[in-house]
Amino acid sequence: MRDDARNAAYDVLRAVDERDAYANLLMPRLLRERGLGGRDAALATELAYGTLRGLGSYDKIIAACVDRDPDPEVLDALRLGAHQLLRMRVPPHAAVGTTVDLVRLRIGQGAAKFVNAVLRKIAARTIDEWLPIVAPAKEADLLGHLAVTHSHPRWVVAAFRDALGDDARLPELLEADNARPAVTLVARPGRSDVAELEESGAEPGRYSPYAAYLPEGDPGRIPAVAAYRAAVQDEASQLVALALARVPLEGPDRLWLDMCAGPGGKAGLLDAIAAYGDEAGLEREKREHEENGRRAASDGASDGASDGASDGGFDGGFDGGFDGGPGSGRGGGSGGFEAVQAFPGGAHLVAADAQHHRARLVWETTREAAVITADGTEPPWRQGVFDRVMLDAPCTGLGALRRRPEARWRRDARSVPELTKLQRALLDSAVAALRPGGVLAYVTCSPHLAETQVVVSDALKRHPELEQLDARAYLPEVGDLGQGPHAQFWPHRHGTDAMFLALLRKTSKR
Ligand SMILES: C[S@@+](CC[C@H](N)C(=O)[O-])C[C@H]1O[C@@H](n2cnc3c(N)ncnc32)[C@H](O)[C@@H]1O
Repeated sequence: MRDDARNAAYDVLRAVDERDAYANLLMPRLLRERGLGGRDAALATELAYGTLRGLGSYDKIIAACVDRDPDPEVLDALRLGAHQLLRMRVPPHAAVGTTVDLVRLRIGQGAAKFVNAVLRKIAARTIDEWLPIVAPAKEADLLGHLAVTHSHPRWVVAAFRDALGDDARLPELLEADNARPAVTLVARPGRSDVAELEESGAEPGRYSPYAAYLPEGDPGRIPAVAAYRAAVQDEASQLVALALARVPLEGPDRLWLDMCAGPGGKAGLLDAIAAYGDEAGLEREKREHEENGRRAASDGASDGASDGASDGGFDGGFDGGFDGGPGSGRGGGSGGFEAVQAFPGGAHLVAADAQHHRARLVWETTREAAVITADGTEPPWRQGVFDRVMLDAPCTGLGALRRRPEARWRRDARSVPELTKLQRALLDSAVAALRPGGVLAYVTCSPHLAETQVVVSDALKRHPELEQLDARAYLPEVGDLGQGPHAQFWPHRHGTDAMFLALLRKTSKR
């Protein structure tokens, strides 16, 4: 019997294994080529993505059921079967039967017999019964325990633990990392707005005045997205750009630089804010903040809207759903809006990327920006002329693992020293590009301390002319951003990628 969904899932697993394919690029292509839609497409996607996310747990369980290492093509089939048995509601006889049929067809009769025997052993226990058997005990080895039970590489769990500084919340973070993120859109100011995205079926975002969540459907079909007036962009990515624009500056404010702009998410928003300003967005935020405050006061509530800088305000999870219109769940901010100033518009953005094809993507998505291919460490621009600089540095991407199912297994701890060296060089160059009095955002989509706080504190030592601002003060609508002065977003707290932001001002001190 043809089983198109399982075949497509198996092909994706093999391609990821054999040629480092990206599952989220390959799967839509296979579905299109093979004419799979509706339930078949959903099943194939869940089978492939779920298996890839969970294989840190599944491989341990498979290892406990075999007496020799399976060949790679057999291992992928076992992983696929294990995912159906342990995490999907596929009845055991169907999970085993369909996987064995697939192996008979794709590999051979001998392998099918082997897979049948192993899957029957796996089926004898639930995931909750297996994990205590195959994972180290929590008390003896917390990192090893969490790595197996939540299917993350151990070094990633260690990096999250260091950055989070709260072992009790670590399982929650890892779980949030295992959930598929909602599709978030940005309505670029002056070009679109959330109301237009709502007409296309989106719901207003939680924090950013420009954000909307798309519950279903292809974002590419939304007219504003197709015309680059809106785009797909995580809410934390929007907020770090917004925070940079909100810092009050003395003197001129006409020239902005995005040093590592490709593929252009932040540049697209900065380009629009530079041209049109963010007054409308800030006004809306203030109004909602005040309304929330009034509502909370009349409800007699002391948490949530007025001072709820705690997890409680957000029900602890992204999957909890967004339960209302604009303003719901917002307003957990740490301060008021005193520090925040709307940018009035009238500035120009220069957007650079070292890779030509990525600079081209920036050019496509921006409208007014001057886009160049340039190495930020050997810049072609004049020094000391930019009023605001965004440095969204190349990094391990540990904060965005939930976006790509296989990403966590591809990252390598050994890349960290090389990346931090580049981050330091780019940061030095960003400081040189800034005029005295100008402000710089250092951003990573990684919470790894070596890439975040350490890079920033070392830069402060090398550059006595820098002063660090409290980034949280420029995001008053977001609560729970950490101890400061930087802001750290988290998937389990904010429903966003684990984005890091430090704001640095260049003073005239030497
Ligand atoms: C984290 S991504 C930037 C994401 C982008 N800001 C956005 O929001 O879409 C880092 C970018 O830095 C670029 N890059 C790496 N080394 C660079 C260098 N020396 N100079 C300029 N860009 C560099 C990479 O090509 C990559 O596009």
